[in-house]
Amino acid sequence: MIVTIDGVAASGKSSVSSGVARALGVPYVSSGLLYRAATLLAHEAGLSPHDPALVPHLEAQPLRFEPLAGGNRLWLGTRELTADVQSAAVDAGVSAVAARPELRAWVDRRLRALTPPFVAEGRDMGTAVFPHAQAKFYLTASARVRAGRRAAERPEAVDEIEAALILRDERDRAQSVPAPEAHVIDTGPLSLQGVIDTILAALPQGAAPARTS
Ligand SMILES: Nc1ncnc2c1ncn2[C@@H]1O[C@H](COP(=O)(O)OP(=O)(O)OP(=O)(O)O)[C@@H](O)[C@H]1O
Ligand SMILES: Nc1ccn([C@H]2C[C@H](O)[C@@H](COP(=O)(O)O)O2)c(=O)n1
Repeated sequence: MIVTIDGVAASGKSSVSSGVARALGVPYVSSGLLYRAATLLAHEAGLSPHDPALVPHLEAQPLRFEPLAGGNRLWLGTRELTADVQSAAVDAGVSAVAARPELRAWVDRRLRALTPPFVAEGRDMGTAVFPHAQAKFYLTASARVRAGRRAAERPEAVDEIEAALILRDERDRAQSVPAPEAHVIDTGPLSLQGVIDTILAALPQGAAPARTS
């Protein structure tokens, strides 16, 4: 079974996917983390997103991706990259990397090599990468709501975060389209657990965990 959870930046994809994956007892897979890793490694190697040497460079790196239900982790050999790829600098550069078809193909190859069951989150999991997924969801919320949530975990001011989110939404628009059959959820009025419960309740029979009450 594959469940896809796509959505706009900071709409809650990772937190919600982790909660759904834990309830189902399966891993979740953050595709954004791979685009972030590519961005950080390109920057550290002094390669632009357009450089034809970038994909061969990435292929040569000892990059290891741990898609755990509790949270995805990323390693370069023994160096953990998980926190490094969540910086404002990576946020600012990642859309240019994600716009490159050869980089998208590099990420998609790594994702399709994973063995189901899992919950996959990102922008195009339900459309391009796993079009045959059994259940598809798409998360939204206003930029202000998303910025407010992010401000609780980052040092930047809420206005600055909101402006950066609006810019990233615009740059990611091409690949951030809900699948026609996706359940679209406005997370604005919902708690994190409320979103998780909405998704669990909408899963096809057999995929959802047994209800106790
Ligand atoms: N429904 C919700 N109610 C309140 N807070 C939420 C909700 N959903 C997510 N959050 C909080 O919003 C923040 C952003 O969530 P998260 O990192 O899961 O989003 P994301 O879509 O994966 O982000 P990104 O696109 O940057 O990877 C986190 O602090 C998370 O706890
Ligand atoms: N399937 C995906 C996942 C991510 N991206 C791009 C767009 C985002 O700006 C960036 C980081 O993702 P996030 O951590 O915010 O989920 O990666 C994409 O194009 N396709």
